[in-house]
Amino acid sequence: MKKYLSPTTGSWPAIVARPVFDTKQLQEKVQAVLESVRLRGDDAVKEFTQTFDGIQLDALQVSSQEIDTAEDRLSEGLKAAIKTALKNIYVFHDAHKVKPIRTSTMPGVTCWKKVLPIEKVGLYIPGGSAPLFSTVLMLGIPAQIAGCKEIVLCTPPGKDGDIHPAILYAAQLTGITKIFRAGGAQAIAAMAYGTASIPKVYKIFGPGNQYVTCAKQLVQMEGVAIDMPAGPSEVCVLADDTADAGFVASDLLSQAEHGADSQSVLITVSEKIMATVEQEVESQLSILERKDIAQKSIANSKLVYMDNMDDAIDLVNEYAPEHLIISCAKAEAIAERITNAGSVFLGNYSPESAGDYASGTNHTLPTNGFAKAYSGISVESFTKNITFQQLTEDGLANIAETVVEMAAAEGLSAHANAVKIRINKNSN
Ligand SMILES: NC(=O)c1ccc[n+]([C@@H]2O[C@H](COP(=O)([O-])OP(=O)(O)OC[C@H]3O[C@@H](n4cnc5c(N)ncnc54)[C@H](O)[C@@H]3O)[C@@H](O)[C@H]2O)c1
Ligand SMILES: N[C@H](CO)Cc1c[nH]c[nH+]1
Ligand SMILES: [Zn+2]
Repeated sequence: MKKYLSPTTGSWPAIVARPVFDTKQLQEKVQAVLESVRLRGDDAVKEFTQTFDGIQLDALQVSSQEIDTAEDRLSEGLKAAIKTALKNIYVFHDAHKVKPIRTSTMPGVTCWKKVLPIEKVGLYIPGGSAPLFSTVLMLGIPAQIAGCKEIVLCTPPGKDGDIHPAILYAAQLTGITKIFRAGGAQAIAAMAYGTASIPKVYKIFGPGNQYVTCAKQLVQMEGVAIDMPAGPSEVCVLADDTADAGFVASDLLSQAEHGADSQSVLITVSEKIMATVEQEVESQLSILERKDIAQKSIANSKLVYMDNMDDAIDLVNEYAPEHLIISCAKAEAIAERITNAGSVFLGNYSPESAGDYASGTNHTLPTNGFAKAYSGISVESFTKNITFQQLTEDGLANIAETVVEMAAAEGLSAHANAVKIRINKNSN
């Protein structure tokens, strides 16, 4: 892990940088995939699946029989865990639904907003290096609460061409029936343009590797909406002397195991914690099942010592992590000062893994500094609003002078006339 000791603000850009591919090369590669799928549909999806996933597919769609029998291939323990997670995620997301409000802005002027589900949505479930069935819950539950009519799910097939049964089971629990064996940029292209098998959707959701994230950003320019750039996972731990070095190291490694391009950062005001976390990372890493992946990620991860908490918090906000764990005595007070983060975990007993799976919050979150401007997934992500208004005759009279004055100042007399014609008619 790269170490920084009391870095001045001049070196912060290097600290907040993520280990990303060259943007131009990535975009060229992804654009070529998008273009092929746009022109050749299913054939191109199958060809890229052969190239990138090493599997030759006959049918892209998963049959209803495969979905229905998936649960037979899961242990009772796993099914119970998925159901507990589902309940918690449902409760949290349902509680945060936006409620419609009717407002009278002036006498006789009433405005309101109607929240409507986005009719056709596409969910991307990562599966290149691990079958992230937890992501099915994170996307399927808010889509279901929002009331989306058509939900399409794409996920890469395993080496045997199968989709992990837990992905199918979680999809079944959330009412998803249109499931396709397609991953990477080719899956995003298929949902953006539509193919003979995979329906075109209005908005694409879900995390993924850099190819997936780039594809989402590129198709967005062609008219399909996306949730956010949710790329390689990252965690930042802010720690003081009260942190437990073993706990902190386990949190850093929990995200490092996602992929070589994940990043884990420790920002601490304690020299002791910095040294002991480094040792703990080494010893815990050596026994991980995904040691090879985590090791690569840890190589591009960072340990930062800051000599005061104010600067440490400023650096966290500049880094804008996907996940922030505050392992400090005054976690709540510090949390109040966090302005840029996807999701925040307070205290020594709030590991990020709890949020990844089951506490209730969503784990699909903005990465690569995008937490400065984007939020994680919520029910709202799956809805759109239409605003409405109704003015009474008196209401129009009350607002007329304001509108006419402003329209005239913009040089738009037809706008002013649309008000004046009504007022004048009534005064004649
Ligand atoms: N930000 C979030 O909310 C969040 C949540 C969960 C997971 N993640 C991240 O999602 C990612 C999942 O990545 P993954 O790779 O395991 O699965 P993935 O499903 O995102 O990507 C796998 C696909 O990438 C394509 N691909 C692989 N190598 C390629 C190449 N050289 N050229 C073109 N396409 C290629 C293949 O088609 C493959 O099917 C991880 O980085 C993880 O950290 C992020
Ligand atoms: N940490 C990931 C989000 O960056 C979510 C996840 C799924 N499974 C395990 N973790
Ligand atoms: Zn995770």
